[in-house]
Amino acid sequence: MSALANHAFAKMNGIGNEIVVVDLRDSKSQGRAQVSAEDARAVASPSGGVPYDQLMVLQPPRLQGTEAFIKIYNNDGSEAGACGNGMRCVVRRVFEKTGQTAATFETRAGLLNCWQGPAPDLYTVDMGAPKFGWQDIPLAEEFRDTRYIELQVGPIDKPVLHSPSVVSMGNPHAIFWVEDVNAYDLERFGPLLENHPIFPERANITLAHVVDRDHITIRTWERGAGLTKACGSAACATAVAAARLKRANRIVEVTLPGGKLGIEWRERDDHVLMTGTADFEYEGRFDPALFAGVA
Ligand SMILES: N[C@H](CCC[C@H](N)C(=O)O)C(=O)O
Repeated sequence: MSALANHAFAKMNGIGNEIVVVDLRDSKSQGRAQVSAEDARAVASPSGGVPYDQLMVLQPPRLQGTEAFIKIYNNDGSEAGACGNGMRCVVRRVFEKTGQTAATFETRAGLLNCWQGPAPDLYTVDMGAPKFGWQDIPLAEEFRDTRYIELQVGPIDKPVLHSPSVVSMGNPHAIFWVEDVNAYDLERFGPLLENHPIFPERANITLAHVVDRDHITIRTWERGAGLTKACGSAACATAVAAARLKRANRIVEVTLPGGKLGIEWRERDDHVLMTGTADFEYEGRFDPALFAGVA
């Protein structure tokens, strides 16, 4: 039986990024409570499930001083190293239960310090330092300068999209610089680029428009989840890539289809701080029938 059968969940969203939070820390099957890719897909099922972009599963902490080890699933069952919007939802949920205003969580991509603020309805996640090496992203072949890489969609002499910046924020991102993020059929190009052989672990694909040195607008096709209203790690990756190209300041406001995020690429330690809201929608229990076909 799945660890999720009959288990409580919270449906939340981070500026429109659909998030389900499940806390398995108090589960009787602690330690053994593993969520499989099949479980994650079953939860996402439109028939009776709780459709989501990312499922955030809190497991017992592995390290002293951390609240939980968090596993992040995309709705196709694949695991992600980072999810900025999902982290803000987790942080709000935990803080509301415990009264904490700051905490450290562990994910596959490392330790994330999180706190409430700078206003009561805002949560900030220290997403860590970005990585730019081609092996870190990862890319399938060597690129010395990842500020732009040779990759294009469309005819050789008249590409529709070309020369993305690539960044790892704990997960792989490619950012295409455009004048109008709505002028492209991202539903068509997204899957092609996500699965391009240059990205051996696939990639999140973002269209970005630098409005001015303090403002950027983006739209993202997410690896493993498709078009979403917001992708926090993409906002971070884009802010960093724009600053690297000297096209924007290290503190910017990023506008996504679902809302706005404040991003700071902190000079002192290279860490990226992401600030935004997190909304609670409802809570419930997973219908065990969802997992009936799951071993
Ligand atoms: N929505 C998430 C990103 C999920 C990442 C995922 N699509 C992947 O890298 O596989 C965010 O707010 O950062």
